[in-house]
This record gives sequence, C-alpha cells and structure tokens, in this order.
Amino acid sequence: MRGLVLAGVEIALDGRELVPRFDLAVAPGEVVTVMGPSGSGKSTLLAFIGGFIDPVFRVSGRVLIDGADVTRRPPEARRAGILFQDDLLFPHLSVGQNLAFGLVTSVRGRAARRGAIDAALAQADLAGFFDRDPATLSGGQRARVALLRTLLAEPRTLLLDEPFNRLDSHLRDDIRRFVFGHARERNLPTLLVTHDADDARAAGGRIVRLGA
Ligand SMILES: Nc1ncnc2c1ncn2[C@@H]1O[C@H](COP(=O)(O)OP(=O)(O)OP(=O)(O)O)[C@@H](O)[C@H]1O
Repeated sequence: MRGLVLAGVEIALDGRELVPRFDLAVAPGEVVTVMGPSGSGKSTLLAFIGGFIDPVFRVSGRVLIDGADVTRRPPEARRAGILFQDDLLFPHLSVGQNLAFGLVTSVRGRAARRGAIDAALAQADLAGFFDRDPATLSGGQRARVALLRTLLAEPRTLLLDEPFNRLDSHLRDDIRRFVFGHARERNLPTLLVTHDADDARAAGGRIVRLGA
C-alpha cells in the first residue's frame, strides 16, 4: 500500500506504557493531526517513525513507507522529511547552501544543483535569495526555506512537529497553506503534531489523540 502505515505501534518508558498499541494508515496526500497533552509521546512517535527515537524507550510495531518496512532502517534510508518548530537553518551558510544540504545527491553537477535550488526558491516566492544570510530573513521566509530544504530531499512522508509555533500569528495562515499545499501537491502522507486547534482545522483531516 502507498502511504505511511504504523502497524501495532506501542511505546513504553520506564516500564510504563506511554503510547498504547495502535494502528494508523495515512494515505498519500493526506494530513493526519496528532494531538494530546504535553508529555503524551507525540514527538517520540515522530522520532520513532523517523528512526531516531532515543533507546530509553521500549518500542514495538512496524513502520511502512510506500509498502516497504523501514522499521530497522537508519534515518537516512527512510526518506522521512521532518520539520520542527525551530527551523534549524545553519547560520553560517547562505540560504542556497542550506538548501544544497537538503537536495538529493541524484542531482549532479554544479549547474544542475544550482538550477534545482533556484527553481525551488522561485516556487516559494524567494527568487534571488540564494546568497542571502538566513539571519536577514523574516520568520515566514525562514519557514519557507526550511520546508524547501526538507522537500529537496524528496521525502516519501512528511513529519511536522509543531512547525508553526514560533511564527507570528499573521504569518501562520500563509505558512500553513504553503506547507499543506506542498504536502498535498506532492502526495506526501503527512503527520502534524500540534497543540493548536487552528493548525488542526487548517490541516483539515483526521485527528488522532494520544494520552487522552
Ligand atoms: N530522551 C529521553 N529520555 C527520557 N525521557 C524522555 C526522553 N525524551 C522524552 N522523554 C519523556 O517522554 C515523554 C514523552 O515526551 P514527548 O516529547 O514525546 O511528549 P510530547 O507529547 O511531544 O510533549 P510536548 O507536547 O510537550 O512536546 C515525556 O514524559 C518526556 O519527559
């Protein structure tokens, strides 16, 4: 099956059940919102899917991406694109160099790589931003660069961990549209972790609750 499938996933910490056993299938282009109180395991669940969960957690169950069981694969082999509330742009690199970090290695040669990055920037209304210092960008521009960097890696699923939290409220609607628009356009099965009911409404899909 295409999309993201979690089969019999269960997470425990210190001998105590954190996330009770559950199954979830997220179709290509579908955005499912994960909500729940602080400490209910939302970020931990994304870390499990991405392959970087801390070994203090006891985990069982399987993660399938487009039908492939990736549960035992290292993070870089899973092709899961992740976006956090901190955009984590490298401050010592230009916008273009930050994007080059994300760009898949299958685009080879200086000119082709530059072309792919410029095309992505243009798509995000950031034409001409290649040489800009990230520190000179607005919050909305940084958020768009961060998403572009994630998408240039050609992920097969998108994991969003409160990515709109630090944005000024007047920017949030635009950036939500930008992120969910790209997720749907690229047919990416997407999980959004948030506390914000407006985020969930904007995502417009199913809501899964943890720890409720
Ligand atoms: N590396 C770790 N070692 C030990 N405990 C951890 C570790 N990371 C998280 N925890 C604990 O695991 C539980 C789940 O944390 P997690 O960050 O997944 O919750 P969350 O639902 O994302 O919370 P929030 O909404 O506050 O971000 C919490 O009790 C947290 O303190």
